[in-house]
Amino acid sequence: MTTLSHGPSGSPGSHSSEEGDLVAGPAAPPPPGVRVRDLVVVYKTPLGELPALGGVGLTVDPGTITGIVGESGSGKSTLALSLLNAVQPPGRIASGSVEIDGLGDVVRLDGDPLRRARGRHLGYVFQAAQNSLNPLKTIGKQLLDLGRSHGVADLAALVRDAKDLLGRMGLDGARVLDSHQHELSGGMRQRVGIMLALVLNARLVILDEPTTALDMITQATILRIIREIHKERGLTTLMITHDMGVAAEVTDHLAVMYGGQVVEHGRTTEVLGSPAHPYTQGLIRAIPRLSGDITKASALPGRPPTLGTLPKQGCVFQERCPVRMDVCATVAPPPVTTHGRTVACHATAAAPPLDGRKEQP
Ligand SMILES: Nc1ncnc2c1ncn2[C@@H]1O[C@H](COP(=O)(O)OP(=O)(O)OP(=O)(O)O)[C@@H](O)[C@H]1O
Repeated sequence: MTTLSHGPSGSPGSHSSEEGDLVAGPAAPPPPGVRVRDLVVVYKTPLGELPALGGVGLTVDPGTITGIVGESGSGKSTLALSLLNAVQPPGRIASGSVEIDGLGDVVRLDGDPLRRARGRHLGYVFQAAQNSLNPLKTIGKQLLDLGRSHGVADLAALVRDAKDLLGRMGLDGARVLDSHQHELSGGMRQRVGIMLALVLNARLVILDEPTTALDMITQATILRIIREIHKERGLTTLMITHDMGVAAEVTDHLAVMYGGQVVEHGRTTEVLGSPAHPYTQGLIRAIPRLSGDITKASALPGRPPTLGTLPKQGCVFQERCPVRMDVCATVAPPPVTTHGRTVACHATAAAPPLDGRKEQP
């Protein structure tokens, strides 16, 4: 799990009650699009610097809610942190760019502009958000710290907006702001995390496993809230999850990661309905509740690669791929986009419908 300490260091800028309106008004800026290009992130290991992201490309359209799925270690959290230029040592962004509308290339931001960007433009709900709050301070005190650290002029309006948001999520805002984290359940703390990510009016919101470790009922509630707030506030939302069921329920676009690459990306209904990449097909076959017939569910054979076991050349998925060809051992398949679906696979590019796969839309 990759985490970044949460809290009052996230974002900046002034704050007004107009900005805090739950429904994006006519004056609200449009949701931002995101373009990740050739992004390489490395971590220092005893074997030297090894790539956790090996040249990722991903275009997120404004206003979409995009899921990033893949097994543990595929690079989802590293990609999310890169969008905030928040990869921590022993990691670093080695090359590439992350263009976010209204911000430019965040890889080139640092210091105060970067601090201001976080929170004002970019909201982040951390993996295991319940552990990212300060146990010694009430939620209200942490909210005020957040506001002060970002120069919010009208702290009363900030508190009002926080209460509105918490109320919107079914909580008693005044009570929650008076509470310490140990007085709140996991689901309540998760909602506090979402409130803190939204209260400075970020328009790009990144949620890292927002429902992990929650019971099914609480999970369903949080997913509904995420969908509603995304729509009402006119956001661009990225949601990282290893759970394809969660992705199916919430997202409209899906990016599938494997071994530090995005191997498939498209509309969720299309990616899940007719997966083109053999890895996506394997992920879906492994999920009984999506495939419908429980007897047809079969685990993906083999294990995902670690930084040290990634193939040195060729396709990252070659070792587990049921349709591997000779070229896959030596040449990394370039991503090819057809009708809004991007797939990086030699076999798919060579002969999609004839080998038993479903045709791309
Ligand atoms: N601080 C670190 N030092 C060394 N390697 C790291 C570090 N953080 C992540 N990695 C490695 O980078 C790769 C990508 O990790 P990342 O956490 O981004 O994956 P993930 O898909 O988010 O996994 P998970 O779902 O388990 O959080 C993995 O091989 C991981 O072991």
